[in-house]
Amino acid sequence: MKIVEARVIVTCPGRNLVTLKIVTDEGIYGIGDATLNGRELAVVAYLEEHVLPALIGRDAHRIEDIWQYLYRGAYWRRGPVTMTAIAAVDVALWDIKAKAANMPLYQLLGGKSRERVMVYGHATGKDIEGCLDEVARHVELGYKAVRVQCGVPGIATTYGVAKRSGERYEPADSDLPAEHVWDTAKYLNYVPKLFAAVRERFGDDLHILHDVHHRLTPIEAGRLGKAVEPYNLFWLEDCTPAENQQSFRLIRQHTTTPLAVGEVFNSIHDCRELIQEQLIDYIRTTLVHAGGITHVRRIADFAALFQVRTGFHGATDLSPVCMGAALHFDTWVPNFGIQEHMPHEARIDEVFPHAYRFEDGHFTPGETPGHGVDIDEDLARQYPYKRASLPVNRLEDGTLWHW
Ligand SMILES: O=C(O)[C@@H](O)[C@@H](O)[C@H](O)[C@H](O)CO
Ligand SMILES: [Mg+2]
Repeated sequence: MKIVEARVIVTCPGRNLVTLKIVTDEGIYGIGDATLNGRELAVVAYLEEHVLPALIGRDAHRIEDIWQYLYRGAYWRRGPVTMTAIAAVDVALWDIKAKAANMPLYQLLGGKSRERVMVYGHATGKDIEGCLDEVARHVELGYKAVRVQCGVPGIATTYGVAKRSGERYEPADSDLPAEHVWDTAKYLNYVPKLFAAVRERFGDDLHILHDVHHRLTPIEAGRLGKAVEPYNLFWLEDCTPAENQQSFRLIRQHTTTPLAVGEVFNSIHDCRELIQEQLIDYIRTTLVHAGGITHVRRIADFAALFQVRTGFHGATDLSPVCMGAALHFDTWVPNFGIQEHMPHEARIDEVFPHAYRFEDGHFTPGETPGHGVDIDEDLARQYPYKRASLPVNRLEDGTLWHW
């Protein structure tokens, strides 16, 4: 089955999303998500100039060989742009293979390990009260697990908190990066009260998650982990930047709060020590930023040896194509933990018709052959690309900080 065409579709139905479509001589096509938030056109150029011309004429069934060709062959290994481009090709080829086999993708991976996939939703509020109302709304919708984020008194804007209640936050919300101001002391004094309030109102059964978004030092992360132990968090996410994997040793020495890391990783080498030394509990790689199914499967299998489970990234800046592929992966992967879910707005769901369904706090990927997500190209064309940037973070004295 030869690849006869490969093209990139950029659309902005509320936010920028990049899709790769690979077409074969048998008429079967597959799609992959190539969206790298805030750096979208870098991946488009990488694909169009360096990858797609080399795919034409290749056998679409040779997924592994094509992966190695793009990874080893490039000489310049790893990095988010390269690994997102490789992932887009990989996911599109798995989609093709599963369609050719007339099977939903999870069957090709090894079949179902579970009946349904637990997801966590996002509750955010300007303050603790506002956040509790949003948690209540999620509980009513059926969510069994909720990520809770709230604004902090004295800090004007906090990333990950929606501007108005009931809305989602948008990671890339301005043409050029917005500047936020951060104060660790205020955050550390306030945020444990949020979890105390959630437990008091919703009891012990609800799974509570929290994302620190890399803003603490390792010892501060240890302090936070210890302070929130009474509230039994499902996980504390990205409590410090993870380039220095060893730094998590320090955090581990201070707390039993489970730790999750990995949405900015793009290779198994980014998390090798974290996993091997059992410094984390959940690996959060993004399926479409870490080389696609072919590579993320290696990460998950490696993690299983050390009882580290998956908890994949699923923010709205990843398209429904990523969500669909991730849900098939989650249905198969033996060491599944949880899947992030931020609902896309209606326009995005219209551009990307999909088979996955939400019910009672869980998703099922559907039984459509392939990953079950398609793109309406005519509709996609109606929404041209619009530059959008992620914010930056500064301390009150102006020092540029992690965000
Ligand atoms: O856990 C998450 O979903 C967040 O950290 C994301 O909002 C992340 O910041 C964005 O996906 C970045 O593009
Ligand atoms: Mg995160």
